[in-house]
Amino acid sequence: MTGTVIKNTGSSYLVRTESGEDLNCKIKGNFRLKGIRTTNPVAVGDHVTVSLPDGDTGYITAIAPRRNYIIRKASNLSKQAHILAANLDQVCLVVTLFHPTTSTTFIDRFLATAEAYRVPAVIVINKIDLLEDDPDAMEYLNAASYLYESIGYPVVKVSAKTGEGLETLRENLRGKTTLFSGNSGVGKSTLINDLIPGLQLATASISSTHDTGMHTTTFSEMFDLPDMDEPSAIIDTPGVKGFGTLEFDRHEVSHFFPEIFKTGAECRYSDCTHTHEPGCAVREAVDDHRISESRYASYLSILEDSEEDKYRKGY
Ligand SMILES: Nc1nc2c(ncn2[C@@H]2O[C@H](COP(=O)(O)OP(=O)(O)OP(=O)(O)O)[C@@H](O)[C@H]2O)c(=O)[nH]1
Ligand SMILES: [Zn+2]
Repeated sequence: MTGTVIKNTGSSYLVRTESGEDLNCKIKGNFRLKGIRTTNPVAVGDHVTVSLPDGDTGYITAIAPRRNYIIRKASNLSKQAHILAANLDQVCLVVTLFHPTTSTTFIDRFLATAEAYRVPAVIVINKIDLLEDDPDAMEYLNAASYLYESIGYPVVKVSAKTGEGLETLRENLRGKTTLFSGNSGVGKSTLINDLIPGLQLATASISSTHDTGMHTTTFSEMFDLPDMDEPSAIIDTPGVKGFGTLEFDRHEVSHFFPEIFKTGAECRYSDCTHTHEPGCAVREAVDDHRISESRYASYLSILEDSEEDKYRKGY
């Protein structure tokens, strides 16, 4: 039989079969990705074939080719990677403008990484209830949404606390499998609990009143969204802030900033890095406010990292 991996606990996998049954499974065979050493050969979102020889534990015997997958380095020092999820329709970055402030550099790095993986990204701005009485904050909120929407990223403004915007968010999730990501404290767990009543993921407000040493798992898990007219699911990645840093090739960085890439076609030199070259259409667009200064700053910071990588590697 076939099914979808909905949870990965390290030693075993939970597979939801086509008949809707959840089966605990182990792996049979070698499914390592070629060229990358991964800690988990099978990932949440994988479509798998399962055999059930003794009626209790299932064995994953085959994985269908992945449409896409997102990996994260297991640690900075190790060469091992962890597959966070496979077969995604989109990724959703939950951010807050205040309490805490998600930096534009973080947002732009996340978006660039999503571009590199060719997975569409949606930005969810949470905690808008905190901004309502503050005109300056509202202005900043509107400017931020306008900026990212004009580049082509959908922006959904929500309050997990009051429920404002949740219907619009559900619309954006309909019929899709969406990976949720976000810095600690932005309200990702609260939001997921709102979307899936009864789930009760641990949130900061719960864990602080209970056992503070509570262990939060770092494994991804897929949940079906209830009351949707098409199958829709989200993948929670606890403890995962971004996707980790991809090692961008410096010539490729601009490919992952859609507006910079587009404008870069008009630069005098085809290999323009948009840093110092004469006749650079990108720098001109930044000066004219057609490209945002914060986006350009994020581009430069990723470019700088890729130069450092180059230096470290010694070529
Ligand atoms: N005012 C307000 N507070 C919120 C909102 N959403 C979440 N919070 C609060 O923000 C805090 C963090 O929420 P969590 O859901 O635990 O945040 P998280 O992103 O899951 O953080 P981690 O569990 O650390 O990954 C909690 O105290 C929530 O009650 C919101 O829309 N408005
Ligand atoms: Zn240029």
